[in-house]
Amino acid sequence: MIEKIHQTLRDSAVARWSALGVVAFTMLCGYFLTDVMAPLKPMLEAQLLWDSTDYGIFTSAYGWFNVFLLMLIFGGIILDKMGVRFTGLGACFLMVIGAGIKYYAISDFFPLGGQIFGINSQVMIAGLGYAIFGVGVETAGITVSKIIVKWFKGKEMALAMGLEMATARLGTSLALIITVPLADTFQSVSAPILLCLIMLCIGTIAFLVYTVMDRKLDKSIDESDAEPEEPFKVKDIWEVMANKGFWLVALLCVLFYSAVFPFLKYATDLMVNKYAVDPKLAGIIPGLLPFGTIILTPLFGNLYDRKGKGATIMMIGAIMLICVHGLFALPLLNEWWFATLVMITLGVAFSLVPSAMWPSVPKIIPEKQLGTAYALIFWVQNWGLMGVPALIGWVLDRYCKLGGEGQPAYDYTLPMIIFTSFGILALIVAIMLKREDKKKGYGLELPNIKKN
Ligand SMILES: C[C@H](NC(=O)[C@@H](N)CCCCN)C(=O)O
Repeated sequence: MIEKIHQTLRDSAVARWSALGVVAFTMLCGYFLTDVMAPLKPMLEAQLLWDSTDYGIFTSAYGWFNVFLLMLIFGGIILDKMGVRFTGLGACFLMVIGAGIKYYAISDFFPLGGQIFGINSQVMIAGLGYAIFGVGVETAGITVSKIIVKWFKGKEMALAMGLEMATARLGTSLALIITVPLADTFQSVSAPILLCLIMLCIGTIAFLVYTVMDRKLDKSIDESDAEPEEPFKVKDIWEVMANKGFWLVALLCVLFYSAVFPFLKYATDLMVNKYAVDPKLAGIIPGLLPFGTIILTPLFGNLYDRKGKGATIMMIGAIMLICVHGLFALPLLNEWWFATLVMITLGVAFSLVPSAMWPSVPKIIPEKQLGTAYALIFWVQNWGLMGVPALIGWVLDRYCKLGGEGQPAYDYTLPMIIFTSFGILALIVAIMLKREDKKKGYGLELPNIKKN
């Protein structure tokens, strides 16, 4: 008897990689705007008279609505209930609206001199735009994760997630590299934000193209023998939250990312204060980090797809994180080349953990609850992304000021011990996750590609 094999669009390699390319481009545009203001800090201070507190308020705005108004969690529920097309497009519109408000606030059209709640009104309006954008880009992130699972489950899922993260980090690198030259060329601090706004509009058009592909995929699934997916119910949220494996991933995520993204916000200052690097060149060393991850994340994703060992990869990443921050904390080899080597090692750790962590979630959580699960993980992570930079800033001011004439301004030992502690806790959670995997049989140590 000849068995009839019903294929869906996801079985076409061209179709699934094209779909990935389109949504990854949308994320690149999102990450570009996320980090575009970081290199502009000195210009904001010189031209718009912001101070560091203004910059801090603006930067923390990214998490305001996600964390306090639970917008990320609502985004996840909407994703599971309404699907990727509706949620993804909604997220793109939020990114465009947020970027538009932010551009208006920074542009010459904005009337200077006002105050809202005692804070510079320009900072508050730019922050409002960034907060709306933050909801959009984080919701887009969970939507794209679900899209990748939809197209790549049982295939090259970790490689696809790795390539998507690599493309998105290209947006971060772009922000770090071209922002200042662009602002200089146009003699305007708002010029790079206008470019981001234009790119986000193109990213939204790209996502519109994706919705056509997604419709075709759904049609091909309907025509195949594939079992229909059960609809999402609100009680699914409690099911996700009752899963110990889910909490271990969420904890690992917040601990690991708290030791990387917030560290990057202080890494340039660390280079100046501990390694005596020229302030004009100090950004180059941390700038190496996203570049390294662009190559390594897909490479490790491919390894996980073919050989498995997801839980082990996360443990190795956590061990490397401890070594890196430990080396930055120790009074040892205060030379730029040593700092560069250690930063490159951090790049390897920052490729290992995400390449295994995100593709492990669908092994723990059923597909119909994935949007909610990713949203809850991002929500837990956003607390760290918001709180840790503030904690480190406070520790620096309170305990680490050196302040003598001609001396470095801060001793970074204590902040680096804090970052090392996050690494130690991340390792403990990674070990617990490996144990839980053995007990529950999630398959974290197994390859993602199923052999036919
Ligand atoms: C996939 C993952 N994304 C996130 O963790 C986002 N919640 C935060 C993105 C922050 C962008 N500067 C990742 O990028 O590894």
